[in-house]
Amino acid sequence: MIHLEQVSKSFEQQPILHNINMHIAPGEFAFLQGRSGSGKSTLVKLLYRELERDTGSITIDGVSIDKLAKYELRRKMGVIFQSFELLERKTVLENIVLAGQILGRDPDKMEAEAMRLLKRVGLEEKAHVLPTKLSGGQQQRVAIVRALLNKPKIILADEPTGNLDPETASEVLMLMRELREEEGVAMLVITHSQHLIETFAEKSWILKEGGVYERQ
Ligand SMILES: Nc1ncnc2c1ncn2[C@@H]1O[C@H](COP(=O)(O)OP(=O)(O)OP(=O)(O)O)[C@@H](O)[C@H]1O
Repeated sequence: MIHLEQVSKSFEQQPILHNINMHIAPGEFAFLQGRSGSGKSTLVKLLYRELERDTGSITIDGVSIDKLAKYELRRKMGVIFQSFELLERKTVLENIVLAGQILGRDPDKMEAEAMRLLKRVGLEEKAHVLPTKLSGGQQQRVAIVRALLNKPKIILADEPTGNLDPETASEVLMLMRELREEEGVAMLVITHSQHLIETFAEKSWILKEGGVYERQ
């Protein structure tokens, strides 16, 4: 489904990623590990074109991501961040629905879909609450729902459990694993946690000195 071939990226002549090859299959639960500064976030940003690569190709279902308008790409890829990135002055439901509004979807349908997903993650009763009133684990569940709203092919999760205690981190990943099956979505999770990789990964890579190595 997602193919990276010979992808490279430098910042100010400093190579960060060098000839990266990766493949993520539909519905796969894949992990990426690497030391701080190894280029994990950079790689994720290349996938959703927050940054442009220098060389190489990235395709989704055989189509180069360069051929897709940004809104089309955002429909295919949901993103989750360590810091949740929820708007503080919008309610939980508004935060979620906004993700679809930006892509021009029907507000009523989106609201129904958002409520279905909120119910699924156990937060139906928090729909009209501000995110600042929620715990970190709850906020991340809201961010997961927001990422799922547009029925993406893949969710890119950049340290989704970085701000959570180990138990909550495991719960969030368990939920993500269940949702990828129910919703038919692949996930690429960045984490520093060896424990989480050993527990959850179906496929994992380590990023080191600009290269990516698949763990067997
Ligand atoms: N926009 C940018 N301009 C210049 N250098 C950058 C830029 N973004 C990242 N870098 C550099 O690229 C390297 C990789 O950064 P990146 O954020 O991808 O690492 P990371 O593996 O995600 O790190 P962490 O685990 O700390 O989040 C770092 O040395 C960083 O300083």
